[in-house]
Amino acid sequence: MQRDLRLIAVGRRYGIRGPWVLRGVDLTIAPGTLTRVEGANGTGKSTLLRLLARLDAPTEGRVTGRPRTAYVPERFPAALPFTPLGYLTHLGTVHGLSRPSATRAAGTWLERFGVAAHAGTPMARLSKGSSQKVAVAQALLGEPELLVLDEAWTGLDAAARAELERAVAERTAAGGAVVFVDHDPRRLAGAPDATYTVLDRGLKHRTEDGSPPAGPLALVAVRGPAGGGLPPDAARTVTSVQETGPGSYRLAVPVSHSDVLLRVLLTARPPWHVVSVTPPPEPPDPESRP
Ligand SMILES: Nc1ncnc2c1ncn2[C@@H]1O[C@H](COP(=O)(O)OP(=O)(O)OP(=O)(O)O)[C@@H](O)[C@H]1O
Repeated sequence: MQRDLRLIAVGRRYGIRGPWVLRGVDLTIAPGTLTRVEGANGTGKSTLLRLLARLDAPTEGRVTGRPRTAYVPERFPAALPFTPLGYLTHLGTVHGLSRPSATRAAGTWLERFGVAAHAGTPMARLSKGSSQKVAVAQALLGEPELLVLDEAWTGLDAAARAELERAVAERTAAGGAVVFVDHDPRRLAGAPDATYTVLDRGLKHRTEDGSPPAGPLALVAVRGPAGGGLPPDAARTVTSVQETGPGSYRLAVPVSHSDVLLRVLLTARPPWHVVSVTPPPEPPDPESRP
């Protein structure tokens, strides 16, 4: 993503005399950032996300910036006359891939989300969970500059939920922006660069009240070329960096992003040496309380 996406004094209402859902909203989404949007039911989260994805236009105000965008709605139209492999391959060619590359990419994403066994099943016959996996795969396939996820984790099994978190970390590490809504406060905990609450038709920046949500962080000790600095993709993934010696760093990374961080460091040229990885302490098991 080359430039910021910006909402400037944006308002949206449905119908000429409908109540304003959003009004006077200013928001900047910068490349490489992860943004969480939260708020009570019916406050306008989906409306905001559709405006960011440019699927809807504001009633007043302006939207600037046109990143290549992919959007995952909570409910994906599953009754498409395709198989998952056919659908994703077709989308891959729309994104400019050759047919063999599109087929390969489609297969990779179906595999990653654990739905490869249904690659040839007509989509109308897929379970809700499997169609949601296809919805997520179609969004990731084109390596979008902006990924907008509206409750996209709903209906996914635990393995696919974790895979989607990893894919989000990959997108932001690669310089893409991700904006998401999810009802689970633990989703990507500790990872968002910004959290906004939709309230009274406007946005409240969560850090303004001084209580950003702390998530579980892993500590990673690494050593690289002295004076080289951390690779930019790694720097975008971590929450904090402490230089412990020439070329040596202690990094704190949200657990959801740790795989991506390690992969970036180990595939850097020259590769970095991972000295140690310390997972966060296990949260107390509520079952074991007296
Ligand atoms: N296409 C539409 N036509 C008319 N009203 C709409 C439309 N889409 C949303 N609204 C109204 O706008 C308001 C905000 O809806 P929106 O779906 O954006 O909220 P939300 O915070 O995402 O809700 P939820 O948490 O229930 O998903 C609601 O009152 C809703 O009824």
